[in-house]
Amino acid sequence: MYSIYSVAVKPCIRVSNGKCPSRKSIIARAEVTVAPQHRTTRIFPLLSKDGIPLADLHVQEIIERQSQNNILAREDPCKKPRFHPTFLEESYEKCRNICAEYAKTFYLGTLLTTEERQKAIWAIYVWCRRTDELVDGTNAGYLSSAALDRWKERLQEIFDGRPYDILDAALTDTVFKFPLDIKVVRMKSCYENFQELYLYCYYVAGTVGLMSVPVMGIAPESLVSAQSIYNAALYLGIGNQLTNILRDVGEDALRGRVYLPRDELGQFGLCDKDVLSMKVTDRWREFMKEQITRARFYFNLAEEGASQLDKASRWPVWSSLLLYRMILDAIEDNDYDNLTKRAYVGGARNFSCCLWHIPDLYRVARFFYKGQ
Ligand SMILES: CC(C)=CCC/C(C)=C/CC/C(C)=C/CC/C(C)=C/COP(=O)(O)OP(=O)(O)O
Repeated sequence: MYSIYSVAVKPCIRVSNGKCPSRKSIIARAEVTVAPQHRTTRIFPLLSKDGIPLADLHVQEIIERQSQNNILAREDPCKKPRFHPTFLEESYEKCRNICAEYAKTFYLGTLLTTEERQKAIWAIYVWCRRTDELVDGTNAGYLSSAALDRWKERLQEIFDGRPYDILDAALTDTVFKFPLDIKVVRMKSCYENFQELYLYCYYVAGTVGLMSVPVMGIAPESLVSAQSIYNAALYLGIGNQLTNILRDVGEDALRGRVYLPRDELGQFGLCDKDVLSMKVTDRWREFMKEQITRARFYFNLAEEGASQLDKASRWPVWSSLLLYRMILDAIEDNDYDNLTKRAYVGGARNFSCCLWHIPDLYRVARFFYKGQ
């Protein structure tokens, strides 16, 4: 019923000579086209590289289509918004606190990147979270179209260098530093199938991934296409959101919310009511196993792109991947009892989960010691 947001990102596209075109020439809007329904009896019709719905997002097409967009105004130093440094510092500090409070795992990853990047990512996250809260939070049912219009106006004001409040100030500063463009869209939020759920994940988390790429930066020596790197960032967002959904099933059920694909629940003889009743059954376990497999699938895809990021941005991303994978392990470890308690319990369990991720740990450690 509600809406989330979508982003337009102006990526550094790698062209055939391996060089990035100038910032001026490229802007991409990450819009979504929903693919026609696949008729199939398989549990995960989309669980293959060729079948993933992202193929329908045509990221490259989007990048190219929007490449003509003109954001020169933002590159004009005269138009750069001026803030009192203390005010801006306070604004970013507030964004940091919100990110640390509401996106704990994500926040840990941001701590490992450079100061300028982490601030930008916090500002982006906060705006996304506020939009999400507005359109999908507890009071979303009362959201009038006038209020949504006002929110859109405020977004425009951010891009015009006139932030409405202190939190908007950080994003205003960020969009003048990094090639980002963002828009608010409305979409429904009941998930009959994975495609609908994917779309939701795309809006709430995939977009954060897409927006993060220009901030994280692509390695100058990278030879792979910009599209594949953007895709990887998108997959990290999708995997993260799927993981959060699986981790928080019980919490969401207490709020009367089910973020699981109904048709897949049905294939295991389950329905929303079973989820809301919060009973861990064999059917539930089998259902969860499949869902976890799918989240891991997205993380594996994301990992391929992480190595193509700017050196300084790789290990925060690898570390985040490690943390997200540990959450999935913890759900398994808890015998899929995420219906009655939070599976991710921290402490010793997490440490033991770490041991299953030696390759990730090795990469992070190697980067830490050798810078590569
Ligand atoms: C892989 C490549 C090429 C780039 C990575 C680019 C980045 C930084 C992508 C981040 C994508 C991502 C993980 C988005 C999710 C943001 C989000 C909605 C986080 C929610 O926060 P959590 O920290 O998971 O929440 P909890 O506090 O509930 O754990």
